[in-house]
Amino acid sequence: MWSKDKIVSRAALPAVVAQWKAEGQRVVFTNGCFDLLHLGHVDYLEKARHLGDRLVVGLNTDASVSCLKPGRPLQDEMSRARILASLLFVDAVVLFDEQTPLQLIETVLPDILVKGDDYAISGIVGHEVVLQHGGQVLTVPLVAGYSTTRIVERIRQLGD
Ligand SMILES: Nc1ncnc2c1ncn2[C@@H]1O[C@H](COP(=O)(O)OP(=O)(O)OP(=O)(O)O)[C@@H](O)[C@H]1O
Ligand SMILES: O=P(O)(O)O[C@@H]1O[C@H]([C@H](O)CO)[C@@H](O)[C@H](O)[C@@H]1O
Repeated sequence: MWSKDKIVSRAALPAVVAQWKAEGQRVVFTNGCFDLLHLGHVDYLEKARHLGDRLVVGLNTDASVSCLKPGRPLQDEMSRARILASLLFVDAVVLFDEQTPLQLIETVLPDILVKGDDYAISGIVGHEVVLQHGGQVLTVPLVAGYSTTRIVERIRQLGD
């Protein structure tokens, strides 16, 4: 499969997820901005994938990111999507334009919803609906010292 084929539209995603579930595969969902992919992201996504059988990544569009993180993203949504899709342990990437992935999570109803442990379970968008449908909500420990913000700060220092 070509990486670009892993980038799935909102309309096509339900059938893809339904097929995986029909095959008895546990679907893991996570989401994020993933601007300037770094070691923390890779470690986290790989661990998230191994909590189940298929990993779906909800990716904030450029418009969504710019609302959440002024001045961002540094990389456009298609770049961010393609880079995520190129990872062996990512099975699908789907863009969402809202400020939160709640509607997307209600569509996917993953078996497992995951975020980094910079989030408390109660602060993870979608945790209620996933738990109500018998799914799990889990966090993955952060890799200390890695963040996109930190990368940006270090680049800024180069200019000083
Ligand atoms: N160092 C890290 N180790 C593990 N997971 C991480 C790390 N940094 C971010 N994540 C996780 O990656 C997902 C996407 O986070 P995000 O795109 O905000 O990355 P970020 O580096 O924190 O960006 P920013 O610095 O702009 O907030 C989130 O679920 C977050 O918990
Ligand atoms: O990359 P981030 O900032 O970790 O991703 C955000 O996550 C939010 C999270 O799901 C809240 O529980 C989400 O609401 C937001 O849209 C970003 O994806």
